Amino acid sequence: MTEVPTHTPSAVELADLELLLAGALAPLTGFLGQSDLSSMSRTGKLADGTTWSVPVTLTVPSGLAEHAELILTDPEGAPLATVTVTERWPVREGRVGIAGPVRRTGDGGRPPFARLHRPAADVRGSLGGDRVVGFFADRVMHRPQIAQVVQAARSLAADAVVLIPVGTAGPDGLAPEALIRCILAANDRLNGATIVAVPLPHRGNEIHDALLRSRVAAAYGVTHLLAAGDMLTGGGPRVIVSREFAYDARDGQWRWRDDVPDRFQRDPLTSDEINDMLDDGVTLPEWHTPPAVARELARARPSRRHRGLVVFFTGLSGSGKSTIAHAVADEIRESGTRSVTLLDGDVVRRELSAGLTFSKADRDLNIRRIGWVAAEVGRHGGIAICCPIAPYAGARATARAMARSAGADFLLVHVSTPLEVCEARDRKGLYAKARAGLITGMTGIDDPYEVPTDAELRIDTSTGTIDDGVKVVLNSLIHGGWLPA
Ligand SMILES: Nc1ncnc2c1ncn2[C@@H]1O[C@H](COP(=O)(O)OS(=O)(=O)O)[C@@H](OP(=O)(O)O)[C@H]1O
Ligand SMILES: Nc1ncnc2c1ncn2[C@@H]1O[C@H](COP(=O)(O)OP(=O)(O)O)[C@@H](O)[C@H]1O
Repeated sequence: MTEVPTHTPSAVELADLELLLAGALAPLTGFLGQSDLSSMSRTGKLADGTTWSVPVTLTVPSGLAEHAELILTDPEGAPLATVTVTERWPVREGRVGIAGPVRRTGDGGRPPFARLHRPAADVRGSLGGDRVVGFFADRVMHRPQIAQVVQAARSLAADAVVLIPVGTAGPDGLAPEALIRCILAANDRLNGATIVAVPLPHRGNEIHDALLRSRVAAAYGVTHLLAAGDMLTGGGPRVIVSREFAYDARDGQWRWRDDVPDRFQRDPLTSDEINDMLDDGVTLPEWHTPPAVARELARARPSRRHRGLVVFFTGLSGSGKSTIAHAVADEIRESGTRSVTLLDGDVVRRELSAGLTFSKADRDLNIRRIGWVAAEVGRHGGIAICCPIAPYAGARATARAMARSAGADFLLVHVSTPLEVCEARDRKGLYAKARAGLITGMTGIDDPYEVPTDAELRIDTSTGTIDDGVKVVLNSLIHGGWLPA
């Protein structure tokens, strides 16, 4: 018997696979083929006339394409499903698109809160009436959002389904499991609403994201989707726009703003207000947030004093990154207020990135590794201080995103000392060698340095002392609340 080859799809493909297996992309039962895709882009319909407008596709390395079946695995290599290949076509060098139905064949891919990743048919079957209000909770549900869902369900005499999109950190920057915990903490106030988690990572196309949400909601039985702002549906359920809610100080209830006299009204807190309170470790007030939700949220977003932090220095060789980073780390260690890990450029190149060159690909990989380790330090509430050159904006952005999705904060410090000064210092003699043509690919000489436009701090060590630079960083950590005064 020939062995069926295995393949690990990308994060979006894996999410689509889970949706397909859950029946949440009905009527699709597999990845789309070329004729469906070209029909869809021309007419918004699949080849058989079904309204559908989001590409649900799978690409694999060309070497795998000739097989009749492929086993798809999760990133750890555990089998999830088998795809029966009905169509294959080249998409780019070395990659082939494949289409075909999928069926579950393994037990891999069990995410946190697996019990909330439910088959669409089960959820539909558990809903009693013919009207179902749906709500995508990509943020924590405070009392105004809870009231919106409960009121919408009541006024339509409908069941309610709260769909929690997981796969990418939501706008509040909470990890999926933290968001789910916060929503579950509101469960007893949701009047028996059904809560499901659905893998909907951002696809890099807002229209596709919105259309897919609407189709998924419909598959889960939603007939009326409660809109959070503008919303596209593309053949999905009706969209209902909730009226604004306000807190009524007369009896402590949230109700339609129009029904509350001005002098008793209190507006919902804005995201910025909520984030400021969390940063400072202030308990969210009970009039706005159920205490159980406030507790979960405070665990997920502890005050800055206890939250992980990545301080990421970037700048030319010799600009002063290591000198300042070491001194900052020493000051924090001496104070004993936080635990610190220093990921020094040279040490990283020896311990973590041995063998990597200074090509763009290897520099990016080096920064990715540093970013990954730093994010893990941040996940556990520590401070990670990194000081590589990190010449490429894309890699720095990846490090920032990794820290954020680990629940940590991220500060980019651009050590902007001009090249002439770095070159005059030339501690390691590299600039002289590069000028003499003895080495190539030296950052600032014949290799790029993309100047950051998103740095939180900028330090030019040609115009200040080492102490000045260290103070700038420490003061900003104190003012920001990450260190005690
Ligand atoms: N071609 C070339 N370009 C730049 N730098 C070079 C090069 N070759 C060796 N070195 C030495 O390597 C240190 C930079 O390594 P990094 O890991 O920080 O670089 S990167 O972020 O991956 O681009 C850097 O150390 P620092 O001076 O501490 O920055 C250099 O000493
Ligand atoms: N104000 C300053 N801040 C930091 N370093 C300075 C300053 N003035 C002079 N220097 C010197 O510049 C050099 C910077 O080297 P280093 O910190 O290793 O840079 P990088 O890590 O960016 O390659 C050190 O020799 C340091 O003593």
